[in-house]
Amino acid sequence: MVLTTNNNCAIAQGDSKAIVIETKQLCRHFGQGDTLVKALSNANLTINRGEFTAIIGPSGSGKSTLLQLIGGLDTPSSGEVLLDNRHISQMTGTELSDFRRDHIGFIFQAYNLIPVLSAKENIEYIMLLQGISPAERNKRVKQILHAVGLEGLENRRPAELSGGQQQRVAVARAMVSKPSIILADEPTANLDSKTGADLLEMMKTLNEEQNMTFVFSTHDPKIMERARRIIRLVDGCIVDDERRD
Ligand SMILES: Nc1ncnc2c1ncn2[C@@H]1O[C@H](COP(=O)(O)OP(=O)(O)OP(=O)(O)O)[C@@H](O)[C@H]1O
Repeated sequence: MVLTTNNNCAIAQGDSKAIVIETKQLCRHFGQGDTLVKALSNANLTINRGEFTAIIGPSGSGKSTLLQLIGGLDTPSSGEVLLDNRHISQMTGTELSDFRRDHIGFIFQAYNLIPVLSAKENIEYIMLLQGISPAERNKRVKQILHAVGLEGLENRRPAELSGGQQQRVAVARAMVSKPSIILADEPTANLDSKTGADLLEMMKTLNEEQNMTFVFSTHDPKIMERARRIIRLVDGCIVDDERRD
């Protein structure tokens, strides 16, 4: 790990092999003049395939902003984001939404499931958009339901599931299309500590077995304990980057 400074912010560099996320001088400002908020300043970051990384920092330090920019859900004020070596800021709207669908799985603290669809249908939805055959969809849904411990509950709608079960559906939905990257914004924030710990272990197992890259924004000490890399933000700047290999 190399940590140097540039324009008062840190440069966090991973191993140069298999970089899946790269940000260059990434900035996001809101408002102007007296109301200017520098939510993220000159963030230079590389994340390699298979990392299990937590982004931490006080409330308002820019964690969600960074995740949203990496995921192409928000547009930088300046700087670049490369995912799998593609510049997402140069993509058109349709290109970006197709790219997001095929490369990124999102998990949010509010689950964001589609209420009228069953657990199985929520999990299948992205694969339907990707044109994956019914036989392949069924096979993958069966495997992922087993992996997240939801067998037997696949026909229930979100309102008929507990918070922890809904978050498991959200994790299954994020993972089933085999994206390169899973971005999880405070995924355990609405769960009791046992459910949150179980879900975390499940994600860690999936990360180890399938080498999927996870990036969390979190205040949860349990995620911080399990993370192999911790990136700390303060006032929109990366101030620390610790690896635990
Ligand atoms: N749409 C917006 N308009 C104006 N300011 C914003 C907007 N979104 C975020 N901010 C500001 O940018 C800064 C960073 O916000 P962000 O949500 O990224 O922080 P965070 O570290 O994720 O906080 P928390 O831990 O509370 O979720 C904060 O000062 C916030 O008020």
